[in-house]
Amino acid sequence: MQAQPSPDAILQTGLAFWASKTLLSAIELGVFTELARGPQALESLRGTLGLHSRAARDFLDALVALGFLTRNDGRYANRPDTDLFLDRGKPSYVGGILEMANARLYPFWAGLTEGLRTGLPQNEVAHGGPNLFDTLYAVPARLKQFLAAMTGISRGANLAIARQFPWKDYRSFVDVGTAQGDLAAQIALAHPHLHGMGFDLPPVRPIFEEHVHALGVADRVTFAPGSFFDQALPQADVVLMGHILHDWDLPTKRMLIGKAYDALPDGGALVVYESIIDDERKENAFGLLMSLNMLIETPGGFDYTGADCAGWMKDAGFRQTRAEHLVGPDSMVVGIR
Ligand SMILES: C[S@@+](CC[C@H](N)C(=O)[O-])C[C@H]1O[C@@H](n2cnc3c(N)ncnc32)[C@H](O)[C@@H]1O
Repeated sequence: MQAQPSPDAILQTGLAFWASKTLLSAIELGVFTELARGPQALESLRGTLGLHSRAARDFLDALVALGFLTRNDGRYANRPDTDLFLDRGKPSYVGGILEMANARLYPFWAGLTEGLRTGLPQNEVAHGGPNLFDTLYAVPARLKQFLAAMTGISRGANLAIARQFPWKDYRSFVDVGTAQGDLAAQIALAHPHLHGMGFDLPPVRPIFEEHVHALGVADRVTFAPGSFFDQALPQADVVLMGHILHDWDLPTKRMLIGKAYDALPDGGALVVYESIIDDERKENAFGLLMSLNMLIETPGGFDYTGADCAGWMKDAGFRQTRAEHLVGPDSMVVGIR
């Protein structure tokens, strides 16, 4: 028998921004960082966070009901996952992407309907300003926030690539558009025989170097400054591109895959990863929504399927390709030259 139609899913998704913004504001206010110091009663927590008395109890109890805090004997505490991943004082903090979502994406997504009608970005560059990266990089705090956000969104996939890819067959790698260098650092941590480079725009250098130093791999992971529009990519056995191709239009995607091909020896590998859409374009909702996020953020960027990417790689001369799931919505497409 067919299930009766129900409005539940419609209403849940339609109002999902209530829960989303509640979590984002909690991160902005430092709720989880404060509670990482120990459980607190309502009045004390309200005072530390600077909340109005009208809203504090509902806000904190909503976080309990949403599963991000506990409350026992009137004292609020982090859950194990929020304590590990949302305390700014811990190296495992992944809130960077959510800080950026709160500060930028949340307001910009209000322009989605306009973007769908016009095909134009809805962020800082909405009306013909410089590209996303020039805009982000003009303000040092914004640059750092963005690069930390990348580590937040990429850490799970970075660990999976370090684990899953046959690194024993290779000696060197370059991570193109490396941001803080987390992928390069995780690969180097897991495979002491490898040397790697992080290639990115020059302003990224100090933030990259701080990160790889903190992770203890600065002796084997170095920074290569440059722009992939102006120069060839550094030569290496493996070229990695995480969340790079989706930023750009198709001719630029093909240009980047071509430059990766030129940087590799015969038998070398290009590893492209992001929230690759399933070939049927029916299942990976996150990948499809990410593509809409590229509409909001860029003039020509879009996400794509594994089959799309394999086709571009073949056109560039790669002789073999394969797609492999990593974690959650993320997959990698590997091309062998
Ligand atoms: C969306 S982030 C991806 C970061 C990281 N690979 C990850 O997956 O977490 C895109 C990266 O590309 C870099 N980038 C943008 N334009 C570039 C250019 N012309 N040359 C080199 N890197 C560039 C940015 O600085 C940024 O670090």
